[in-house]
Amino acid sequence: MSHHTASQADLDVLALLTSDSASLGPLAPTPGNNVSASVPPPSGGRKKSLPRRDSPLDALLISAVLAGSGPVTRHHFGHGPARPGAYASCDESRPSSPSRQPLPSKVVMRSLQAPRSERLRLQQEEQERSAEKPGEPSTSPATATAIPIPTPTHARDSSAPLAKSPTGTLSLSFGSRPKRRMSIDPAPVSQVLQAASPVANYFQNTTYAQPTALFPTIPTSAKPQVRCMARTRIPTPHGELFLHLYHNNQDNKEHLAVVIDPVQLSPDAKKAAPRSRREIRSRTLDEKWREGETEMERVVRGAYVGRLVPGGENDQASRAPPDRGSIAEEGDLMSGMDDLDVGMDTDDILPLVRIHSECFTGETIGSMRCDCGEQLDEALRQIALAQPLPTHRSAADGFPTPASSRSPSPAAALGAIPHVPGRGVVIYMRQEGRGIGLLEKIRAYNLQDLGHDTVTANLMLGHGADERKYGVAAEILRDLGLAGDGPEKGIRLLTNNPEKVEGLAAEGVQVLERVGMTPRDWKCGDEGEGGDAEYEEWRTRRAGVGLIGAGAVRGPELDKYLRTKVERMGHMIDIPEAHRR
Ligand SMILES: Nc1nc2c(ncn2[C@@H]2O[C@H](COP(=O)(O)OP(=O)(O)OP(=O)(O)O)[C@@H](O)[C@H]2O)c(=O)[nH]1
Repeated sequence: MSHHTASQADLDVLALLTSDSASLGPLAPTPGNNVSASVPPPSGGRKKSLPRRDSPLDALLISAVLAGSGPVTRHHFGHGPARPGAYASCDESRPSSPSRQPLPSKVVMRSLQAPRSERLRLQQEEQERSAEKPGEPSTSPATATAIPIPTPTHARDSSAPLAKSPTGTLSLSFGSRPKRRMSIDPAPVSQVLQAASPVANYFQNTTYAQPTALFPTIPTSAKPQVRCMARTRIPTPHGELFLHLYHNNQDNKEHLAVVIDPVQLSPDAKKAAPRSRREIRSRTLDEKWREGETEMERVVRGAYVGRLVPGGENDQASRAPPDRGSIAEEGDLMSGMDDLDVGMDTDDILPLVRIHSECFTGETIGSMRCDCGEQLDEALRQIALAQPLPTHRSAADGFPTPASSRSPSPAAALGAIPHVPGRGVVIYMRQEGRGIGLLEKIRAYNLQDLGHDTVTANLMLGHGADERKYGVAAEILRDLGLAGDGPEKGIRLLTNNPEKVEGLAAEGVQVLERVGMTPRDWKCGDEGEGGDAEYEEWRTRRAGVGLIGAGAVRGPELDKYLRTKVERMGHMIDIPEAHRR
């Protein structure tokens, strides 16, 4: 049996571990300093007390040190076995931090793409396949492979069932990775929409350019054709309007028509309007799209009559409008208000039309390089304004005076000129930068910053001063019954641009009157109509604001929209008491 001789330090530690003394003074040596010597017995009868943790030497701490935990301190006790430099990485100021791994001398990049030869082979196969199916829209192999567009799983497989939650709502997930789940009403909306959109069949004799094809080959020589894909009611500061979205066979853009026609929405407006007034409706939207189409399909695309009532049966909505063709049928479009004694027995005003070209800078970010935002706002305002029934129309700008305007109306003859609800349309053409596109317009602005004017800048970039065409706009007007070649006589055109008048006339639209647009700032100037309260109001607005109506957006529909965001999408905003249900 080996015999170990304990040092004084060992004895001190032993005494520490077994002592119940609060203060640790030097221990009395035992005779012979022998480890087998009995440890001093606890002082009999004294109450045991734990050593103070703030004493100069802590028994627990020292025992831990001796147990091999290395550099353990009070604050790091229990962090596991200490490794050299375990905390060094916490100190970024230490360049010699041992945890820092030296960078590999050469960074190796690995491509996740297939080898080029493989990709070329796939492209070749793809081309051969599309050549075999001539009916399908062609996509450039370069674009098809270079810009992969992820497709939602439910779009790839429309029959894929939607996951149903225990609460009965449905959730859509995109891709294989489960993302944030959003619930929708448990109606087969995707099926309805799919059934309602067999877009490839719309344009006979031409290859229809699918909006999803990035750079399609478009037969621009074909006669322009349009189809209204959907329509919906939008409340705005200028009243409620109907937004129509159009597809066409000329370009890859979705052009819009903003229809202001209060008689479609309110019996009062209908009563105030002349009896001869026709609703402004899209023929291609209203016509039957396929055998056996359902009422729900028509409602979803907006081919209903009247006004949808949330949560309720709508008598008017369920009645599909008949095809256009005869005036008698046309009258049926108003049949939702048949029982009203409606309309004055007089001629109507001509619809006011603006052909407006897209301007992201002016309309969306309030650019003060142009007045496009203001013009859009002003156009909607003027169209929605109640109009005095015409007593006469001047032949301004050399346009013929319409027969209906030459003789005073009966009411005007009696001295009282009644006002009728305004009506008309803004055709919103996606012809940014007068047709050169936003990229080129941005470049043109830089040239303008060098001192060139807007026309020269266009020319310097190799464009025309104005590259817009009016064939599609004319077809949209025709579809809405406003080209003047049907029961409607023609339009008043809101523009200062003679090319627009000529462009539309060349497409067969009857422009019976031009209505000028004066920039508000010019009207508000010292020499302008300063006394006019309307212009005074605009003058006090902050310059450059391009928002329609240029004021606070409010109303019950906005409240509902915001509440839904909070209640169903988790938006972090408190609903004020007054705006709760
Ligand atoms: N290339 C170019 N386009 C611009 C510039 N400023 C505005 N635009 C574009 O011009 C178009 C505005 O046209 P419209 O609103 O139809 O008006 P207009 O042709 O001037 O004629 P009006 O009917 O009298 O207003 C929009 O597409 C704008 O994006 C510019 O400096 N350069």
